[in-house]
Amino acid sequence: MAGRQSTTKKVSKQQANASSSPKKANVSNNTNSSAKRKAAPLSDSTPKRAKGGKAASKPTGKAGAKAGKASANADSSESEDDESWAYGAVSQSDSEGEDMEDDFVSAEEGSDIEVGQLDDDFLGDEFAESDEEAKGEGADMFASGGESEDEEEEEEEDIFASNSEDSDDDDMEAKSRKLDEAAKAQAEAAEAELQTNMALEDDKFVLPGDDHESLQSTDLQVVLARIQEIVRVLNNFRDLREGNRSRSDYISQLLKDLCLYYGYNEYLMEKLFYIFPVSEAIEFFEANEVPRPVTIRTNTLKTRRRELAQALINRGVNLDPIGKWSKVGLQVFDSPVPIGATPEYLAGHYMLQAASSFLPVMALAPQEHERVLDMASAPGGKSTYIAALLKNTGMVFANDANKDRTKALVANIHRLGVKNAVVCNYDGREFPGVIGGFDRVLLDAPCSGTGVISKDASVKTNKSEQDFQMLSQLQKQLVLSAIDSVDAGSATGGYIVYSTCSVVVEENEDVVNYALRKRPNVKLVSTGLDFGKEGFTRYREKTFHPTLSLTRRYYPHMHNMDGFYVAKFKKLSNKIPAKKETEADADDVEEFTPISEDSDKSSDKAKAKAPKVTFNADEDEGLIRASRAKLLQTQKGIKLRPKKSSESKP
Ligand SMILES: C[S@@+](CC[C@H](N)C(=O)[O-])C[C@H]1O[C@@H](n2cnc3c(N)ncnc32)[C@H](O)[C@@H]1O
Repeated sequence: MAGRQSTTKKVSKQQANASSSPKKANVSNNTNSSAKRKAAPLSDSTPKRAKGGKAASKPTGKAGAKAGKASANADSSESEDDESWAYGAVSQSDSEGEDMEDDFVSAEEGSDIEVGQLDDDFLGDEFAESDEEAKGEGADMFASGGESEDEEEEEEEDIFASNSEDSDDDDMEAKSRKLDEAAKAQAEAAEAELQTNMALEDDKFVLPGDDHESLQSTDLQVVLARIQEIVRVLNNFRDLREGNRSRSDYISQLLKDLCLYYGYNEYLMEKLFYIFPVSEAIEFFEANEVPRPVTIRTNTLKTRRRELAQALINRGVNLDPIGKWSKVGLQVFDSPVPIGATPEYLAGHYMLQAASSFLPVMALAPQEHERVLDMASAPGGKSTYIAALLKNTGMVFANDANKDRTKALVANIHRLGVKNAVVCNYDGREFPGVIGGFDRVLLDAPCSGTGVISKDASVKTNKSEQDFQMLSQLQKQLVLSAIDSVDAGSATGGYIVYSTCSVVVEENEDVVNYALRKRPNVKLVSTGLDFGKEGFTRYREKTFHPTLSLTRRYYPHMHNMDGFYVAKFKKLSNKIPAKKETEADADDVEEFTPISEDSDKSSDKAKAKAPKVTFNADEDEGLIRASRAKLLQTQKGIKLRPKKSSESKP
């Protein structure tokens, strides 16, 4: 079905996808460089064809500026999707309040703009889950809009029934091809020009010596040209190497040049470089130079995606579904109004949320009536998503160690109409001492933020070896607490999801592997996410448990979303099997809230340190009843008769 969309919308998307001269020339020596400039989907599993430039764009160059405009609109007020622990969150409501009047004026003006129609992408597919257990959960999860899938799809089909003209699309496709060709020609011409700067001898690149003046050169064109040549040599080392130069000679020069060109410190550059093959590493660094698409999550506690999309389109917002993998996400290409201050936003119909940040919650797959702990939750992007999937039943414990950040968390909880949340302010490592026995726990851990460099370039230079060591230690302590806070006997759950917005192995596979060793009462299971790269089972000198392949990595250059990592554990028993005396591990960290290796043999001291505080349904029922009675009496003057003991549950 062809979309009969407004020209305004299409042209804008075409622009968003078109590539023009990027801020820095494309360094990748990959022959795919022109393909790279084409629209990239928001995941690798849904290679959405560029339909009149409508596919989720990877905004580069001019497109980047456009997306940048949209993200500037979002960023000006956004606090909810601040992924890194280090970034202070500003309460949205504070900054937005001042802008509100203007925003309403522009929203009014927006009604003059030609109104687009929702297209068939909004129909979406069922989210494909890969393991049996996840299938059931996933199905429930996507029924969360409060209406059956069939009914919703039928209604959406009605909306799209009038879309029947193809010609616009064809026209746009031709224009799109022309733009791509022009961009390719431009890039080739630029590359040819650069070749003239190269020190080539019979097609052999001569690596500069230590005293070579270009080593000191800060001329980015020279540095860029050298990067390209070194990558070319490394990709065909046998034929192109110079004399007896070793691979490490080239790599060491390349790392220096990459630091200079992209502005990273040497320590981080090396850490990131070795995660990828050479050409891919450069694609990763390039992708960090362009903003990610602005994305929002429909709050299904208040509306449905179809209705939200129509309301925003009516204001002139240019958007599309995020991809087939999400039924609640929308990608915003362009907006005449600040997307963080529309009436729909203020009414809590959506959350500004990065696409990657949907993933851990989808993996967690909370079920109605469950008790869920979000251990590091501020400013609440994931907690409020969990609450929506629970349909405001059960309970979400939204905890964060940073009291200031809990203000934004509380604001978001109120705005989105979440009624089943308890906000708390503990060091996550104190759990389960605070309370345990949860059905599921999400640990979206504090991390270095190496996956969100496009949002915060300061990460390039402000992370030292010591920071990574401290973070890894904290993450290891937190993940053990998260595991210990789950009840393996939960009838519906018993799951823990660990996630970070970092791509560094020490904060991801290392932490998960550590948890598997320290807690043999858990195993890794499929995340249920149908795209993403497998986690490492080997990395440089390290070998991890083979099941680490069940974990998932997300990259900006590959999935057009922030760098992210997701692992899902299933807790098999509440008892931790005793560890052999001889096992002393090099990466052991002191457990913050030590609990006994075998809870039956626990010492009194350990018990005192980690008191078992879990849920007691009967006790809770009594308290809830008493609190309701009190509320009725104070608000409506109704006095309930006390429950007779025979009526209470045995
Ligand atoms: C990646 S952010 C969480 C983002 C959040 N999950 C969301 O979706 O909006 C990590 C959070 O961890 C919190 N944090 C840092 N150390 C912590 C600790 N020891 N215990 C609990 N929270 C901690 C930080 O304050 C920060 O808010």
